[in-house]
Amino acid sequence: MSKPLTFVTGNAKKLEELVAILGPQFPRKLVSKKVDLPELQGDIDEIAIIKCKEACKEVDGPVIVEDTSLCFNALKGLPGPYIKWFLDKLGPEGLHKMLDGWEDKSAEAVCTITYVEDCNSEPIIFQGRTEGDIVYPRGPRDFGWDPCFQPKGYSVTYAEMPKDEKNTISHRYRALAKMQEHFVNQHQ
Ligand SMILES: O=c1nc[nH]c2c1ncn2[C@H]1C[C@H](O)[C@@H](COP(=O)(O)OP(=O)(O)OP(=O)(O)O)O1
Ligand SMILES: [Mg+2]
Repeated sequence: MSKPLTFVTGNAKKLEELVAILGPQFPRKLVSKKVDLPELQGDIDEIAIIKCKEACKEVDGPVIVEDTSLCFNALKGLPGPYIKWFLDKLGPEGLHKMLDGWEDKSAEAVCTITYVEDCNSEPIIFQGRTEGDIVYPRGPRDFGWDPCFQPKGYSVTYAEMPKDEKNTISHRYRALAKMQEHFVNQHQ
């Protein structure tokens, strides 16, 4: 029997989506631990790997962590991994306003899941991306920048979609699909 996999996150909404997306068929026992891990500066993968190593030290066992970026194409990928601080200070309205001077409103939501079985191994990355546009906020305010992200091909924002619809097209869904494939193959 392998040890349970601990999802280390300070964000209850992420945990809720992960549980809904993976469903009961996931081959590993999952537990969660609420820790707000330090996040250093760097590119998306560097930040994710360091976060995962920190989580592994915290739990002393197999862990997954998740880091979410929102990359504005007009701004060459910024705020990217720093979106949390931009969102905290500016809110969804402010994120939309950041692109006032730009015609290109397109953006990419990127979910980076990093997994390590023990602290001496190299973490494995599973990444999912969803393209969209940054729009004036619409819909409920219960999860981050959902109100100002309208996925490509849709006329509603993430926030306006039913949860189970977001969970079939989202950056998080796409990353988790790759992770699921990895674990299912391992258990065959
Ligand atoms: O699907 C999403 N829809 C809307 N907003 C989202 C989503 N996923 C993350 N977010 C927000 C949370 C945080 O403001 C920032 C990512 O920062 P990020 O460091 O990955 O998340 P966090 O600090 O809340 O949790 P954690 O303890 O797992 O690092 O974007
Ligand atoms: Mg964080």
